[in-house]
Amino acid sequence: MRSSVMPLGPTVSQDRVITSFPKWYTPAACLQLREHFHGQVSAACQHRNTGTVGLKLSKVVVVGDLYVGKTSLIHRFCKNVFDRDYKATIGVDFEMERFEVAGIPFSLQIWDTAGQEKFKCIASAYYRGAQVIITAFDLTDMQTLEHTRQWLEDALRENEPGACFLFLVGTKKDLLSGAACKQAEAEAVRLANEMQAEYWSVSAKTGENVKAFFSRVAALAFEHSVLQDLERRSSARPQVGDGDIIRMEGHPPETQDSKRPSSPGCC
Ligand SMILES: Nc1nc2c(ncn2[C@@H]2O[C@H](COP(=O)(O)OP(=O)(O)OP(=O)(O)O)[C@@H](O)[C@H]2O)c(=O)[nH]1
Ligand SMILES: [Mg+2]
Repeated sequence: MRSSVMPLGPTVSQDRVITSFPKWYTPAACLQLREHFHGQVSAACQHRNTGTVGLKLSKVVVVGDLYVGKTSLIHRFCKNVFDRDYKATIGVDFEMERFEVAGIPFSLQIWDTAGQEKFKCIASAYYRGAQVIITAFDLTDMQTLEHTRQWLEDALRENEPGACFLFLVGTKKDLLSGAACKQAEAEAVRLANEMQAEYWSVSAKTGENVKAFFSRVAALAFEHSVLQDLERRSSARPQVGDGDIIRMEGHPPETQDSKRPSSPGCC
Protein backbone atom coordinates (compact mmCIF):
# COMPACT_ATOMS: atom_id res chain seq x y z
CA MET A 1 0.00 0.00 0.00
CA ARG A 2 1.49 3.34 -0.95
CA SER A 3 0.81 6.83 0.30
CA SER A 4 2.32 10.08 -0.88
CA VAL A 5 3.36 12.93 1.33
CA MET A 6 1.29 16.05 0.75
CA PRO A 7 1.93 19.62 1.86
CA LEU A 8 0.11 21.03 4.87
CA GLY A 9 -2.81 23.26 3.92
CA PRO A 10 -5.73 25.17 5.42
CA THR A 11 -8.07 23.57 7.94
CA VAL A 12 -10.94 21.43 6.64
CA SER A 13 -14.58 22.46 6.36
CA GLN A 14 -16.92 21.46 9.16
CA ASP A 15 -18.67 18.74 7.16
CA ARG A 16 -15.34 16.94 6.66
CA VAL A 17 -14.72 16.62 10.38
CA ILE A 18 -15.21 13.01 11.56
CA THR A 19 -15.29 12.62 15.32
CA SER A 20 -17.09 9.30 15.79
CA PHE A 21 -16.66 6.17 13.72
CA PRO A 22 -19.16 6.31 10.81
CA LYS A 23 -21.62 3.41 10.60
CA TRP A 24 -22.03 0.88 7.81
CA TYR A 25 -24.95 0.85 5.35
CA THR A 26 -26.01 -2.71 6.10
CA PRO A 27 -24.54 -5.21 8.56
CA ALA A 28 -25.20 -7.90 5.91
CA ALA A 29 -22.21 -6.65 3.86
CA CYS A 30 -19.92 -4.61 6.04
CA LEU A 31 -16.13 -4.48 6.53
CA GLN A 32 -16.16 -3.39 10.14
CA LEU A 33 -18.97 -3.78 12.69
CA ARG A 34 -17.30 -1.72 15.42
CA GLU A 35 -19.06 1.54 16.31
CA HIS A 36 -15.93 3.19 17.69
CA PHE A 37 -12.39 3.74 16.55
CA HIS A 38 -9.98 0.94 17.40
CA GLY A 39 -8.66 1.54 20.97
CA GLN A 40 -5.06 1.91 19.82
CA VAL A 41 -6.11 4.42 17.19
CA SER A 42 -8.15 6.53 19.63
CA ALA A 43 -5.22 6.59 22.06
CA ALA A 44 -2.74 7.50 19.32
CA CYS A 45 -5.01 10.34 18.12
CA GLN A 46 -5.51 11.65 21.66
CA HIS A 47 -1.77 11.78 22.23
CA ARG A 48 -1.10 13.11 18.71
CA ASN A 49 1.01 10.01 18.20
CA THR A 50 -0.11 9.18 14.67
CA GLY A 51 3.33 9.46 13.10
CA THR A 52 3.23 10.64 9.51
CA VAL A 53 -0.47 9.82 8.94
CA GLY A 54 -1.55 13.46 9.16
CA LEU A 55 0.83 14.32 6.35
CA LYS A 56 -0.24 11.60 3.98
CA LEU A 57 -3.07 10.89 1.59
CA SER A 58 -4.78 7.66 0.62
CA LYS A 59 -5.59 6.74 -2.93
CA VAL A 60 -9.17 5.75 -3.78
CA VAL A 61 -9.97 4.35 -7.23
CA VAL A 62 -13.54 4.28 -8.57
CA VAL A 63 -14.28 1.76 -11.33
CA GLY A 64 -17.36 0.39 -13.11
CA ASP A 65 -19.27 0.40 -16.39
CA LEU A 66 -19.86 3.54 -18.39
CA TYR A 67 -22.91 5.58 -17.42
CA VAL A 68 -23.31 3.98 -13.96
CA GLY A 69 -22.68 7.34 -12.29
CA LYS A 70 -19.08 7.29 -11.02
CA THR A 71 -18.37 10.90 -11.92
CA SER A 72 -21.75 12.02 -10.59
CA LEU A 73 -21.09 10.32 -7.25
CA ILE A 74 -17.67 11.97 -6.87
CA HIS A 75 -18.95 15.39 -7.96
CA ARG A 76 -21.88 15.21 -5.55
CA PHE A 77 -19.49 14.55 -2.70
CA CYS A 78 -16.63 16.87 -3.65
CA LYS A 79 -18.56 19.76 -5.23
CA ASN A 80 -22.14 19.17 -4.10
CA VAL A 81 -23.43 19.36 -7.68
CA PHE A 82 -25.43 17.04 -9.95
CA ASP A 83 -25.49 17.22 -13.74
CA ARG A 84 -28.31 15.46 -15.59
CA ASP A 85 -26.35 15.48 -18.84
CA TYR A 86 -23.93 12.66 -19.50
CA LYS A 87 -20.33 13.64 -20.22
CA ALA A 88 -18.16 10.56 -20.52
CA THR A 89 -14.93 10.59 -18.54
CA ILE A 90 -11.99 10.39 -20.90
CA GLY A 91 -9.23 8.34 -19.31
CA VAL A 92 -9.09 9.50 -15.69
CA ASP A 93 -9.70 12.48 -13.48
CA PHE A 94 -9.12 13.02 -9.76
CA GLU A 95 -10.29 15.07 -6.80
CA MET A 96 -8.59 15.72 -3.49
CA GLU A 97 -10.70 15.76 -0.34
CA ARG A 98 -9.36 16.89 2.99
CA PHE A 99 -10.79 15.50 6.24
CA GLU A 100 -10.09 15.75 9.89
CA VAL A 101 -10.48 12.33 11.47
CA ALA A 102 -10.38 12.07 15.27
CA GLY A 103 -8.56 15.40 15.31
CA ILE A 104 -5.92 14.40 12.76
CA PRO A 105 -5.77 15.80 9.20
CA PHE A 106 -6.28 13.12 6.55
CA SER A 107 -6.80 13.32 2.79
CA LEU A 108 -8.31 11.14 0.12
CA GLN A 109 -7.18 11.34 -3.47
CA ILE A 110 -10.23 10.09 -5.37
CA TRP A 111 -9.55 8.79 -8.88
CA ASP A 112 -12.49 8.78 -11.28
CA THR A 113 -11.90 6.36 -14.17
CA ALA A 114 -13.59 5.97 -17.53
CA GLY A 115 -16.03 3.11 -17.99
CA GLN A 116 -15.85 3.18 -21.78
CA GLU A 117 -13.91 0.25 -23.22
CA LYS A 118 -11.78 2.45 -25.48
CA PHE A 119 -10.35 4.33 -22.47
CA LYS A 120 -9.79 1.27 -20.32
CA CYS A 121 -6.08 0.93 -20.96
CA ILE A 122 -5.48 4.58 -20.01
CA ALA A 123 -7.57 4.25 -16.85
CA SER A 124 -6.03 0.97 -15.71
CA ALA A 125 -2.60 2.62 -15.58
CA TYR A 126 -3.90 4.53 -12.54
CA TYR A 127 -5.13 1.54 -10.53
CA ARG A 128 -1.77 1.00 -8.80
CA GLY A 129 -1.19 1.94 -5.19
CA ALA A 130 -4.88 2.08 -4.28
CA GLN A 131 -5.81 1.82 -0.63
CA VAL A 132 -9.52 1.71 -1.47
CA ILE A 133 -11.27 0.32 -4.57
CA ILE A 134 -14.88 1.39 -5.15
CA THR A 135 -16.70 -0.70 -7.73
CA ALA A 136 -19.88 1.04 -8.86
CA PHE A 137 -22.95 -0.32 -10.64
CA ASP A 138 -26.35 1.07 -11.60
CA LEU A 139 -29.14 -0.29 -9.38
CA THR A 140 -31.53 -0.08 -12.35
CA ASP A 141 -29.29 -2.14 -14.65
CA MET A 142 -28.31 -5.49 -13.19
CA GLN A 143 -25.91 -6.22 -16.05
CA THR A 144 -23.67 -3.54 -14.63
CA LEU A 145 -23.66 -5.47 -11.34
CA GLU A 146 -22.48 -8.60 -13.13
CA HIS A 147 -19.65 -6.63 -14.71
CA THR A 148 -18.32 -5.49 -11.33
CA ARG A 149 -16.50 -8.83 -10.90
CA GLN A 150 -14.37 -8.05 -13.94
CA TRP A 151 -13.76 -4.43 -12.90
CA LEU A 152 -12.65 -5.56 -9.49
CA GLU A 153 -10.40 -8.27 -10.87
CA ASP A 154 -8.71 -5.74 -13.17
CA ALA A 155 -8.17 -3.24 -10.36
CA LEU A 156 -6.88 -5.90 -7.95
CA ARG A 157 -4.41 -7.19 -10.51
CA GLU A 158 -2.53 -3.89 -10.28
CA ASN A 159 -2.32 -3.96 -6.47
CA GLU A 160 -0.70 -6.10 -3.81
CA PRO A 161 -2.96 -8.95 -2.64
CA GLY A 162 -4.90 -7.85 0.42
CA ALA A 163 -3.72 -4.24 0.24
CA CYS A 164 -7.10 -2.60 -0.48
CA PHE A 165 -10.44 -2.02 1.19
CA LEU A 166 -13.19 -2.94 -1.26
CA PHE A 167 -16.58 -1.27 -1.63
CA LEU A 168 -19.46 -2.22 -3.91
CA VAL A 169 -21.75 0.74 -4.55
CA GLY A 170 -25.20 0.68 -6.14
CA THR A 171 -25.94 4.08 -7.74
CA LYS A 172 -29.13 5.95 -8.77
CA LYS A 173 -31.09 4.84 -5.71
CA ASP A 174 -33.61 7.61 -6.43
CA LEU A 175 -34.81 5.66 -9.49
CA LEU A 176 -35.82 2.56 -7.54
CA SER A 177 -38.12 1.97 -4.61
CA GLY A 178 -39.93 -0.74 -2.73
CA ALA A 179 -39.59 -4.35 -3.82
CA ALA A 180 -37.43 -3.59 -6.87
CA CYS A 181 -34.88 -1.79 -4.70
CA LYS A 182 -34.91 -4.56 -2.09
CA GLN A 183 -34.32 -7.21 -4.74
CA ALA A 184 -31.46 -5.34 -6.42
CA GLU A 185 -29.83 -4.71 -3.03
CA ALA A 186 -30.16 -8.36 -2.01
CA GLU A 187 -28.31 -9.46 -5.15
CA ALA A 188 -25.66 -6.82 -4.61
CA VAL A 189 -25.17 -7.83 -0.96
CA ARG A 190 -24.68 -11.44 -2.07
CA LEU A 191 -21.99 -10.37 -4.52
CA ALA A 192 -20.39 -7.99 -2.03
CA ASN A 193 -19.98 -10.89 0.40
CA GLU A 194 -18.36 -12.97 -2.31
CA MET A 195 -15.97 -10.11 -3.10
CA GLN A 196 -15.40 -9.38 0.59
CA ALA A 197 -16.54 -5.84 -0.08
CA GLU A 198 -18.75 -3.47 1.91
CA TYR A 199 -22.04 -2.62 0.21
CA TRP A 200 -23.70 0.83 -0.11
CA SER A 201 -26.68 2.19 -2.08
CA VAL A 202 -26.43 5.88 -2.98
CA SER A 203 -28.00 8.58 -5.10
CA ALA A 204 -25.88 11.35 -6.60
CA LYS A 205 -29.06 13.09 -7.68
CA THR A 206 -30.60 13.47 -4.21
CA GLY A 207 -27.32 13.10 -2.33
CA GLU A 208 -28.73 10.19 -0.28
CA ASN A 209 -25.95 8.34 1.60
CA VAL A 210 -23.17 10.07 -0.37
CA LYS A 211 -21.55 11.89 2.53
CA ALA A 212 -22.07 8.96 4.89
CA PHE A 213 -20.44 6.64 2.38
CA PHE A 214 -17.30 8.73 1.84
CA SER A 215 -17.00 9.41 5.57
CA ARG A 216 -16.96 5.66 6.08
CA VAL A 217 -14.30 5.26 3.39
CA ALA A 218 -12.18 7.99 4.98
CA ALA A 219 -12.51 6.57 8.50
CA LEU A 220 -11.60 3.02 7.49
CA ALA A 221 -8.64 4.20 5.40
CA PHE A 222 -7.48 6.51 8.19
CA GLU A 223 -7.77 3.87 10.88
CA HIS A 224 -5.81 1.41 8.80
CA SER A 225 -3.08 3.97 8.10
CA VAL A 226 -2.68 4.73 11.82
CA LEU A 227 -2.55 1.05 12.78
CA GLN A 228 -0.03 0.39 10.07
CA ASP A 229 2.10 3.31 11.19
CA LEU A 230 2.00 2.20 14.85
CA GLU A 231 2.93 -1.34 13.87
CA ARG A 232 5.78 -0.16 11.68
CA ARG A 233 7.21 2.03 14.42
CA SER A 234 6.93 -0.60 17.14
CA SER A 235 8.52 -3.32 15.01
CA ALA A 236 11.40 -0.99 14.09
CA ARG A 237 12.20 -0.27 17.77
CA PRO A 238 15.68 -1.59 18.76
CA GLN A 239 15.67 -4.46 21.26
CA VAL A 240 18.51 -5.41 23.60
CA GLY A 241 19.24 -9.13 23.30
CA ASP A 242 20.70 -11.57 25.83
CA GLY A 243 24.26 -10.54 25.09
CA ASP A 244 25.68 -7.22 24.04
CA ILE A 245 24.12 -7.32 20.61
CA ILE A 246 21.34 -4.89 19.77
CA ARG A 247 18.90 -6.55 17.40
CA MET A 248 16.64 -4.57 15.06
CA GLU A 249 13.39 -6.49 14.72
CA GLY A 250 11.20 -5.57 11.79
CA HIS A 251 10.69 -5.69 8.09
CA PRO A 252 11.51 -3.37 5.28
CA PRO A 253 8.74 -0.80 4.64
CA GLU A 254 7.71 -2.45 1.37
CA THR A 255 6.77 -5.69 3.21
CA GLN A 256 4.76 -3.77 5.79
CA ASP A 257 2.98 -1.87 3.05
CA SER A 258 1.73 -5.04 1.46
CA LYS A 259 -0.09 -6.25 4.61
CA ARG A 260 -3.80 -6.91 4.65
CA PRO A 261 -5.98 -4.24 6.22
CA SER A 262 -6.60 -5.51 9.72
CA SER A 263 -10.38 -5.22 9.73
CA PRO A 264 -12.50 -8.33 9.07
CA GLY A 265 -13.91 -8.91 5.64
CA CYS A 266 -11.58 -6.82 3.56
CA CYS A 267 -9.59 -8.18 0.67
N1 LIG B 1 -31.36 9.68 -11.58
C1 LIG B 1 -30.06 9.60 -11.40
N2 LIG B 1 -29.22 9.76 -12.45
C2 LIG B 1 -27.90 9.69 -12.21
C3 LIG B 1 -27.37 9.45 -10.92
N3 LIG B 1 -26.03 9.41 -11.02
C4 LIG B 1 -25.74 9.63 -12.30
N4 LIG B 1 -26.85 9.81 -13.03
C5 LIG B 1 -26.91 10.08 -14.47
O1 LIG B 1 -26.32 9.00 -15.17
C6 LIG B 1 -25.58 9.47 -16.29
C7 LIG B 1 -24.17 8.95 -16.24
O2 LIG B 1 -23.49 9.51 -15.12
P1 LIG B 1 -21.89 9.66 -15.04
O3 LIG B 1 -21.60 10.04 -13.66
O4 LIG B 1 -21.40 10.53 -16.11
O5 LIG B 1 -21.43 8.17 -15.35
P2 LIG B 1 -19.96 7.57 -15.34
O6 LIG B 1 -20.03 6.27 -14.65
O7 LIG B 1 -19.00 8.55 -14.80
O8 LIG B 1 -19.68 7.32 -16.89
P3 LIG B 1 -18.24 7.19 -17.64
O9 LIG B 1 -17.45 8.41 -17.30
O10 LIG B 1 -18.53 7.08 -19.09
O11 LIG B 1 -17.60 5.95 -17.14
C8 LIG B 1 -25.67 10.99 -16.26
O12 LIG B 1 -26.67 11.41 -17.19
C9 LIG B 1 -26.09 11.32 -14.84
O13 LIG B 1 -26.88 12.49 -14.73
C10 LIG B 1 -28.29 9.31 -9.84
O14 LIG B 1 -27.94 9.12 -8.67
N5 LIG B 1 -29.62 9.41 -10.13
MG1 LIG C 1 -17.38 9.49 -15.63
